[in-house]
Amino acid sequence: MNETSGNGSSHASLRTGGALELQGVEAGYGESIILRGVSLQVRPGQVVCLMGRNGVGKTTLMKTIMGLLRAKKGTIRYAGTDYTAKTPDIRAKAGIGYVPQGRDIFPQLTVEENLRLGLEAADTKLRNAGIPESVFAQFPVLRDMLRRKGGDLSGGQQQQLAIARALVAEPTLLLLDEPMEGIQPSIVMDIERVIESIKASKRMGVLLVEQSLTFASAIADYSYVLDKGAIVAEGSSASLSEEQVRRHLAV
Ligand SMILES: Nc1ncnc2c1ncn2[C@@H]1O[C@H](COP(=O)(O)OP(=O)(O)OP(=O)(O)O)[C@@H](O)[C@H]1O
Repeated sequence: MNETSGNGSSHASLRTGGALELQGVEAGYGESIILRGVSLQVRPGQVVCLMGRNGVGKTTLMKTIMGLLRAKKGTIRYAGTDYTAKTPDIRAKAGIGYVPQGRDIFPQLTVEENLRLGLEAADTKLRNAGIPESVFAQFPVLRDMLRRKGGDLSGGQQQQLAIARALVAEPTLLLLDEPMEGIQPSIVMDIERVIESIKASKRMGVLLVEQSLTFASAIADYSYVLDKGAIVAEGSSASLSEEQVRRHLAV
């Protein structure tokens, strides 16, 4: 048995998850306000897309949900609990996984060490069981590269590692910030497949920042369009018209 795969079985997480609910969230940097009263919901098992042009505040919103930025106003609730004033590690332990934009992996650490860091957010049972086999089933390339330094991987492989690192803790809600950005087409398809399998498993909700309207409308149960820090359009894929979205996405 592979020493990193623990008991080789898929862990049954004790966490059940729940809905993410933002109500009137205001946040920014220093004195500048970027998010202006954002309200949104991600229900368990849903894939929700967040769209909007560059600089409208998508990453700021992800950081605020994760607690890396403080909400100046409004509330952030997850599974019925108010996390507005809680630290990122408490939010991670509650089941919120975050894959930042730009594949924020540790280049000097090996793939295995990067994955083990992801386990820090996991409960004791998961941590003791080691890196779950399911992660290698989703990203076979990582198994072959366990001893390589993260920085030696291609951009697409680093993105897979970043997603895998979030998945090892078996989050119940996954925040994915533009996972397809700057990735070669073959890897884009791999990552799309992973998001599709997450959706099919119905085991976690996903909030996905995605610029491709085609992919967003194919995968998302619901989408929000952000413009200048405010939600300007929202709806199910069927109800949100392409024209409505393009108006806000056009540069
Ligand atoms: N650390 C920071 N300090 C100050 N201002 C920032 C900081 N990070 C982002 N901003 C500003 O906040 C605004 C929103 O940026 P944000 O990164 O959230 O946008 P975005 O929609 O994610 O864009 P992109 O698609 O380009 O990543 C921008 O005007 C940006 O310049």
